[in-house]
Amino acid sequence: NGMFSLFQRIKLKWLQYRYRFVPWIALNLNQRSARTVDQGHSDKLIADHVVLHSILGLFSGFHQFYQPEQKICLETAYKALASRDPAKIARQNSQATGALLGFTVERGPSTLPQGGTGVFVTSGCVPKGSVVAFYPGTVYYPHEAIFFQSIGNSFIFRCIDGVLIDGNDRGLSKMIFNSCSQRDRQGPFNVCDSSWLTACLQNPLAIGQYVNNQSKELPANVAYQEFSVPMDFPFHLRQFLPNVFYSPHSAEDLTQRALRLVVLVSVRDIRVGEELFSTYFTVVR
Ligand SMILES: C[S@@+](CC[C@H](N)C(=O)[O-])C[C@H]1O[C@@H](n2cnc3c(N)ncnc32)[C@H](O)[C@@H]1O
Repeated sequence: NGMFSLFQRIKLKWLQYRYRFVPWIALNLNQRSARTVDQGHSDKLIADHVVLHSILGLFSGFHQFYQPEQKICLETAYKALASRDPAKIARQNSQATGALLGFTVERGPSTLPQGGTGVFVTSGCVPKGSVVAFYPGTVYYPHEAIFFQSIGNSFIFRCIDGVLIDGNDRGLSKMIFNSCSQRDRQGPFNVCDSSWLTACLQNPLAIGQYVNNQSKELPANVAYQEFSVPMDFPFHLRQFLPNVFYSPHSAEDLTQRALRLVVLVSVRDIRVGEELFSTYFTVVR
């Protein structure tokens, strides 16, 4: 019947849909110049091992301010968790980022009219091919229900294989991230970072969801790169990963499902004061 074929047509359109953000955002933006990527070519600007090396270096830098909690007794770990000062951690980790990477990024009013909040290089210089930011959020498989979270939500990022990441730091999306993060916590040890939902960021690079789309005058200086967290990623550094699975995992999943990360990588050197722009419309050929 008519209803069924309409549904089939919508489904087909959705399966063919190749842009980075979900369609209702595409409708909002006037300039939709796309970046094209060849199929099979996984859209990588830098090699996976370079991303991993960069993340490990950064997170180890954050971690030097803590005790290696997994080696201390549970009681001490719970006490440490209860007495954490989020504002102090945010300050220290921001300094650590500057010292380790040679630059810092922060949010601020976009240089674009009606651009809302954007992301800027606030100190140092970003060399081409660096991990500049993370796209935080809840990770949904293509078959999982995201309808209510997606209403009026301009922060849903679409991976090449249809996995969605909800990077909205408000409302229902925020509640869902927090509850998934609590669900996955291993006693006193967090296995992801939910501080991007607050004013005190533990991982100061977890603001990639605020990067605006490029325009003719201001072409993209960063691009999204998808990354799978290896199974042997150090447990004590997982507390800085700003992503969590929406669905709970079974025991065997823990060893089979690699957490999806999306990082933003600089496509050229970026100087202090510049705003970051990406391409919302990456098309996979
Ligand atoms: C992922 S959010 C980016 C953060 C957003 N600027 C904010 O303040 O919440 C996507 C939304 O940002 C706005 N945006 C992004 N790029 C833009 C551009 N080039 N011009 C105007 N608005 C833009 C649009 O409203 C879009 O729906």
